[in-house]
Amino acid sequence: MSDLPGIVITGATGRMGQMLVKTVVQSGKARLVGAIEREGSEAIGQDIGTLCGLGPLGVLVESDPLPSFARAQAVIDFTAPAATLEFAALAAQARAVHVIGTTGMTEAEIEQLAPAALHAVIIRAGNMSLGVNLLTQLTKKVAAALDEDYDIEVIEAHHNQKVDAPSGTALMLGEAAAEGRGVSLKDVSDSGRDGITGARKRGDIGFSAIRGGDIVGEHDVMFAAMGERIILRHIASDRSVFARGALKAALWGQDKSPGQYDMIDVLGL
Ligand SMILES: NC(=O)c1ccc[n+]([C@@H]2O[C@H](COP(=O)([O-])OP(=O)(O)OC[C@H]3O[C@@H](n4cnc5c(N)ncnc54)[C@H](O)[C@@H]3O)[C@@H](O)[C@H]2O)c1
Ligand SMILES: O=C(O)C1=N[C@H](C(=O)O)CCC1
Repeated sequence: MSDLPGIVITGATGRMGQMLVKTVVQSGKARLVGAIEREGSEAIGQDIGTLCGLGPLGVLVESDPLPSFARAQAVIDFTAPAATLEFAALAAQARAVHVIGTTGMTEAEIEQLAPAALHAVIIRAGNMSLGVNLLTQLTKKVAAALDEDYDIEVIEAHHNQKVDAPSGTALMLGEAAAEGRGVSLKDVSDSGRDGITGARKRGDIGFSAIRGGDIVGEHDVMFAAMGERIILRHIASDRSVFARGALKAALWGQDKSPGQYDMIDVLGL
């Protein structure tokens, strides 16, 4: 048997799940050892390779994560917050690296990951692409260089099936801007403007979300002042950028001590 790390993909038939299956199988750096879907999914019992257009891989979609987690070195999870919390406990029991791409988790849900991180490596990021993680560093730097004469606005656009807003990426960029400014995002965040909102509050960091069609993911960080604007932009045109980042994280985590990490750690940025 190959000694390449065994990887389980949860939410394997989703938009990201299918891209992750292809990325892992075609990488030559890991083995696909499981594909998990929610109970009741029509995919249960079918070969995930066939479902993804790769031809049969001998990996059948299962709803019970336990057997496949037990033979895995990593679990890559782009599903939904409640599912991710369940997978975190089970991945920790199996001492498998848990790569979490799921967004829309509340602060309270994120705190619930702590017990699992005592026993296993958790790598979580609202965006796993190299480009966005680099953009967070640039955002922090620009925000630190400018004062509050520059209004910071994060504008994001995604496909019409996305269920959470602001996007995980927008929140990462907002956190980076707040950190650069030396403030807490909680104190200055302004999202969901509608109606008579009053004038913009100096120092706020604003968020706007567009949802439409098949947009993969686009983010602008705007620094708007009197007479000039600086715009930092990232456009993802293919989900493979997220999947490649997630696979990199799963491999990077193999020799790390239990704890919580992000893509800045993985990419060494
Ligand atoms: N971090 C990143 O780089 C990044 C990139 C893209 C998407 N995402 C996030 O990943 C998540 C999924 O996005 P998507 O576009 O693939 O969504 P999707 O709806 O296409 O796929 C989610 C899949 O998870 C499955 N699922 C839900 N609950 C489950 C459970 N309890 N057990 C097993 N499977 C379950 C669903 O059936 C579905 O197939 C979202 O939170 C999204 O924001 C993150
Ligand atoms: O398609 C999605 O959903 C995406 N989610 C992440 C986010 O919330 O930022 C990353 C981009 C795509």
